[in-house]
Amino acid sequence: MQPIISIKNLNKVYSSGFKALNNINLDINRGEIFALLGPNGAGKTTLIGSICGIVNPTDGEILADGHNISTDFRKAREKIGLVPQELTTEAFESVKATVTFSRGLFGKPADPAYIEKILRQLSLWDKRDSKMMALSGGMKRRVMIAKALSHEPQILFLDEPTAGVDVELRRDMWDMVRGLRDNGATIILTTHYIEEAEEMADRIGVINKGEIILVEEKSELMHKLGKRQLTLHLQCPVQSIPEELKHLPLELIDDGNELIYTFDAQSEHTGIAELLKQLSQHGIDFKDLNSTQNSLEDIFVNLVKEQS
Ligand SMILES: Nc1ncnc2c1ncn2[C@@H]1O[C@H](COP(=O)(O)OP(=O)(O)OP(=O)(O)O)[C@@H](O)[C@H]1O
Repeated sequence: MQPIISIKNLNKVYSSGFKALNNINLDINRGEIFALLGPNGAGKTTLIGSICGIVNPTDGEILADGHNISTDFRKAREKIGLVPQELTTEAFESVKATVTFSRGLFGKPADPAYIEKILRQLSLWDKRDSKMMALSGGMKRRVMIAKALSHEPQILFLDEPTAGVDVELRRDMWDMVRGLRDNGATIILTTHYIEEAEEMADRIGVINKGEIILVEEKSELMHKLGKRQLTLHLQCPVQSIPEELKHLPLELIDDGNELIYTFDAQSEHTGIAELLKQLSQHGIDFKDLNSTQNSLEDIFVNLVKEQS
């Protein structure tokens, strides 16, 4: 199937001479949730801005549902809803009026039934007559999403949708975004919360210093790069790792009370049996052990570290 967004050889050099995007090539599939992960200043907002026509790319090509963003801007932009990072709302307007107005900006004929549908979907219907200034931060965020959806776009960009949002609201937001995807939207979100990408995304792209350094199915990424760690809680603390064991991927933490062994989860030979034998030979006993899967966070930090 043709990608809903196709980006080819995209570059952005700001007038200061700073190269914020370096030869980006990226396809977004129809109906997926794509998370764009990257540290501060990596180029996430510049990339989204380029796709949404807010930033003028220096060169390259962007197609939104087949429409070229430079030569066929109106058609391309119509396909896209953008929820920006900052909450900008009209304090004295009602929720319904604000969302209805946004639809009008795209030249779409009024459609009260559609506006009702999205307000209900975002649990805003009960608040439809409330003034924007009377809403909580979480509600305002929902209104921003409703505004972005008001002209019936197929593609929704969420730029850091849960920045500064508490855990409970974040979960709400995730459920809501999944609901939008289930209703047929393609969602692209930027985040530096790894947890968010891990929880939500079908695919993950990592951007660093203006370059896409990885695009992968989330499950594949976890599978490929996932390392496991075995933590041994020792009977007695150990001062240092014995010389004979220093070649192993071992780390002593918690004042020598815990020993961590990192191994490849995919490998047939984990080396655990040998490790336990060697520890016993060195008189290192443990009272308990547990193993954990490396998180996406570790993967991400390692990737970004490798590039710098
Ligand atoms: N108008 C501008 N002129 C010059 N440089 C800019 C401009 N806008 C952004 N930059 C630079 O481009 C780089 C990428 O910025 P961008 O906002 O796209 O990053 P980001 O990944 O969205 O960061 P954050 O996670 O902090 O929002 C940064 O180094 C930033 O300072």
